[in-house]
Amino acid sequence: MTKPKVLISDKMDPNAARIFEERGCDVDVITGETPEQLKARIGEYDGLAIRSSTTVTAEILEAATNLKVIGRAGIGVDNVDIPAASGKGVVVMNTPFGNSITTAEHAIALIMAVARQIPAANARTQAGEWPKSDFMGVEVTGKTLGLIGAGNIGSIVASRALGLKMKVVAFDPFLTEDRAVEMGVEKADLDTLLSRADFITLHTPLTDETRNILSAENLAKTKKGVRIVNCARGGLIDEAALKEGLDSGHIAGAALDVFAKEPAKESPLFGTPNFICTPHLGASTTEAQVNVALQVAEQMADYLVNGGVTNALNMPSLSAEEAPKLKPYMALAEKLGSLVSQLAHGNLTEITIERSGAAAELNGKPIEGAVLAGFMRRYSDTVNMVNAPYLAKERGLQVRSVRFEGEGVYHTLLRVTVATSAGPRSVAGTLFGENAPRLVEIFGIGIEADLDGHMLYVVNQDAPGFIGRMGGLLGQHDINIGTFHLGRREAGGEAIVLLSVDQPIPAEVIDQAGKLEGVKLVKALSF
Ligand SMILES: NC(=O)c1ccc[n+]([C@@H]2O[C@H](COP(=O)([O-])OP(=O)(O)OC[C@H]3O[C@@H](n4cnc5c(N)ncnc54)[C@H](O)[C@@H]3O)[C@@H](O)[C@H]2O)c1
Ligand SMILES: O=C(O)CC[C@@H](O)C(=O)O
Repeated sequence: MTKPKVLISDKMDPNAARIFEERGCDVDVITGETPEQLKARIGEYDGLAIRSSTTVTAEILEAATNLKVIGRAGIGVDNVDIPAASGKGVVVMNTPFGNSITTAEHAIALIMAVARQIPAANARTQAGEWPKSDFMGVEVTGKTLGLIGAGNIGSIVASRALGLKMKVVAFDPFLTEDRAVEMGVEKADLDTLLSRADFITLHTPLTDETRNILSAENLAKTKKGVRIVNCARGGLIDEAALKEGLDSGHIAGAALDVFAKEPAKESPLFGTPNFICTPHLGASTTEAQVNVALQVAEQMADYLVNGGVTNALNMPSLSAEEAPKLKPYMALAEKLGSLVSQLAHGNLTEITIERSGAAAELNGKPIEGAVLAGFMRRYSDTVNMVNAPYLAKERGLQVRSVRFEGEGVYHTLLRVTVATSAGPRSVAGTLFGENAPRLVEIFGIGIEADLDGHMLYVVNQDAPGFIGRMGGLLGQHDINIGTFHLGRREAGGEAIVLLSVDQPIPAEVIDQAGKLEGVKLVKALSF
């Protein structure tokens, strides 16, 4: 049997290559190539092991004719086009915990560095200036740390900050009161955090909701003299607004490990007094790099040699017998979880997964994992069907699984309900034929649709002329409608529309759609 061939395309601890070889793979380590070089080479390989320097685009995946698995030695997978990888049947794995402590420690180091201006003081002292009177710092003891994102890294930062005698106020939509008490932090909404924090540290993935979470508007809500640290992802802070805040003196200091555009070889922030930066070093310790290298090589080799799946972001872990039966249910479950999470608002702390008819006979665990993965994917890069139930439990999300043996209108049905402050919200779906996932209900209104790609959800008053107005608006913007589905409670009452389009809908078109006559709500969805 020919050995699987793996390419390590980013600098990685040598333990990775050793493990690949020991587990029966051939391995090449070729780093620093251009995308064109990688594209020319990738066709030879079954596995690609990366850190953050390699970007795996749809174009590279197109050329990856033998590729079976991409392994990210680290957490963030924003440098991998996961939908394109899934489309090509390539499993994408990461190592969700191997560098969490290291990154949390870097955030703490930057908090201390920015409190005492250590880099500037060091540079000027070594230049022979002895500038003692220019560097008056602040203590962190007794100060309030605003934690945006209280997942793996955020919770470690919180524990270290508490050890430094800081008070910690946390904002995270998945943080429950119980988990906050367990962590020793105070749960807050974003505005409260912004108005109270002396230091703010970010620990969320970069998503549509977190992009520019520290926008000019939100930075203006911070306390004068705030100090800001970002060791998560560039793009969470508006860098131009940060620069203005530092220049005006409203922001007393900032430290970035990550930039919107990397490598950041130039930035208006460079040279700004009280600005510190590091070149995406959050995960760069010997310990973390050994952890993630060993883990990624073990996981990838296990998949390539034995077919075992661990920490995959786009594939469930399943036994060989169950897999074919469960596959269409998993797809339906993930889409329903994603839909309800995109549509329901507020602090979502309880989710119920019902299986009726044929679905009640199946193993509920993978279906539950798939619903939870779809539900939480919007909030975390690291969630997958394997770790979603664990993460849900850790974060205090109440998960109920219910089975009804009898058949209703449909021979098989999954229903996902979340508790919100406005009451329960549920969506349901079935399989058409043996394996075509199909939505059949949103919030009590019957509607049949495929949940796929880019979609628009509209709530409107059922009245003549609406379809023409909506079609006209999208047509004016050259947006092609693929499918159009309607549902309503009763004639002339509240109606919903789900339509699929061929490309993402720009924000201004969503705004204009929201102003059309009869429209109550418009939301862009993606699957
Ligand atoms: N600088 C580095 O080298 C480095 C190293 C490791 C990880 N990271 C990055 O750090 C980030 C956090 O990693 P993690 O392992 O803690 O991830 P995680 O998934 O465990 O935690 C992320 C948390 O962010 C929360 N969140 C999501 N959307 C939010 C929102 N709109 N507002 C507030 N909170 C929100 C989630 O609920 C979750 O609790 C990731 O972006 C990761 O890529 C950077
Ligand atoms: O590999 C690195 O150095 C950075 C990793 C980090 O950004 C991550 O998301 O794990």
